[in-house]
Amino acid sequence: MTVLRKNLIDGEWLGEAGSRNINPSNTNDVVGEYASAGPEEAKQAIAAAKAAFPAWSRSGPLARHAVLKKTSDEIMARKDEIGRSLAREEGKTLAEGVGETIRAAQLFDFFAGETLRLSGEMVPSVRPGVGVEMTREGVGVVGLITPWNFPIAIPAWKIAPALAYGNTIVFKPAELVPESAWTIVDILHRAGLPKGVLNLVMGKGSVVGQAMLDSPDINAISFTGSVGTGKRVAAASVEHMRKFQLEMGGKNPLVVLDDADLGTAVDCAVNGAYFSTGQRCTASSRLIVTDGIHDRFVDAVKERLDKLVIGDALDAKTQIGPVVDQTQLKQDEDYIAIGRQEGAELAFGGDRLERGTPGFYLQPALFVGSTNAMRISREEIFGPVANVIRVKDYDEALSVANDTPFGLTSGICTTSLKHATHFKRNSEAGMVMVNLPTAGVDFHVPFGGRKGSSYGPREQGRYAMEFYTTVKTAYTFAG
Ligand SMILES: NC(=O)C1=CN([C@@H]2O[C@H](COP(=O)(O)OP(=O)(O)OC[C@H]3O[C@@H](n4cnc5c(N)ncnc54)[C@H](OP(=O)(O)O)[C@@H]3O)[C@@H](O)[C@H]2O)C=CC1
Ligand SMILES: O=C(O)CCC(=O)C(=O)O
Repeated sequence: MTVLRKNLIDGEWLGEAGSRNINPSNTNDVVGEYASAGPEEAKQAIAAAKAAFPAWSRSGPLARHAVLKKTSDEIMARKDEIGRSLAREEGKTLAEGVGETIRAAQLFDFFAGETLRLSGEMVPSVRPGVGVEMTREGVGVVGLITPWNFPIAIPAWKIAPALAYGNTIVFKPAELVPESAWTIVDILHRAGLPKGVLNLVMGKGSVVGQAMLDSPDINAISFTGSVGTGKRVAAASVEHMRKFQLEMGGKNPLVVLDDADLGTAVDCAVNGAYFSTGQRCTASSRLIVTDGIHDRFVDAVKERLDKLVIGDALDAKTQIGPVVDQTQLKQDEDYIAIGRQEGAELAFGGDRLERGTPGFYLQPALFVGSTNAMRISREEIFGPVANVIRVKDYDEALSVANDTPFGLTSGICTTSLKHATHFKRNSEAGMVMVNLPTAGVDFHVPFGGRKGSSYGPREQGRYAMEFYTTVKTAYTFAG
């Protein structure tokens, strides 16, 4: 029997059954039933967050620290159970689900610490006898709109700093993955958050998300998802003169040079392009490889792909789980067809796979003979699909790597200090990796990109303060 998970509005669990959550590894498995908020519930949640802001923004660091630390501790204590449920609803593997859950616990722990490190500055004014204080305050009601591909880590890296810096929240998770979102809110609620400080509105983006965008009472919106929706968030936010932060797509390059260690390069490519079923905005979807290592690299990647275990996310042996749903699967297959039509050669995979259960299984696909002008090189596919672009040398590799509308992550595999150093300086990406996969980042340092990938201040680490606070400059004449 499935339990109905409700929305949390002004400290009360409310709502009737509206949507069902389906396991992408086995579409006969219903993970749960969830309330679906509409515009009215969104309005109530925003009003509750607005009413709760004055008291929460003045609560001391200890009150905030207590809630965040308790939340971190409970998530960590329940990591296997929550990680399994995450794998069941999103389709990433058990190891990835548990790893992401641990990351969420670490994020809450980090921002619990931040509550005790809040600081300001005091300087003498240019006018004698006057003092100037610079402090940071919470922005107000923040709207958090999250995607399906990191069902617990992305909510955690938005909710934890929002609370730590004294904001109140209206949180809208992706409809595909409500269980992880509900779990994190339930833990925070029981950890002692005052009513109205955190409100959960599960429901359709086009309905409840749009109601958030249209509200004059949301002071800031942090969004992660597609470029199209990101642009809507931006336009609506400008209309309401509110702060906004966007984390969108990527078309991340992994450069492999002739002098790379082949094993390292293959590890980076396979992990970066295909783990989490390629459903990461940080995925290495363009593999830019110099002439001298190209054939050995392609053969070794194909060999590794052939050995990968693709199957039910809840089977501990699985290394690549299913695609998240039918819509994403169709997008992946459409791009595989587009790549072939464009003249790239499908060197491995790309077929639907049958497993013991009805699920969205797709064999990882590797294209060779592609150019950077092809659509498969320019548009985010968001699945287990990557293409190799052959180049003659480092200079051409760098130029191809930077020739993209996106700029989230980039990577280089090389044993040359000169090339690694030059690439770190000249790559037009927000995050650059040397001899590491482009995906899989630390929780305590800034996350974000350039160009069409991101907009606004960075997320995570101490840099998160920039978005979730506003600066006040106060002058005092003491006589
Ligand atoms: N950068 C990243 O990390 C991600 C990138 N993507 C990219 O986006 C593509 C499509 O994925 P998709 O899930 O449709 O992405 P969306 O941008 O539609 O979804 C992201 C979030 O925005 C919400 N949303 C949708 N429409 C609106 C709206 N009008 N107003 C406010 N909020 C809204 C969604 O709600 P709901 O889903 O509940 O309707 C979800 O919570 C993927 O194939 C991939 O290329 C997707 C996810 C993450
Ligand atoms: O690669 C990571 O660790 C994070 C990726 C991410 O945030 C995303 O895909 O949305």
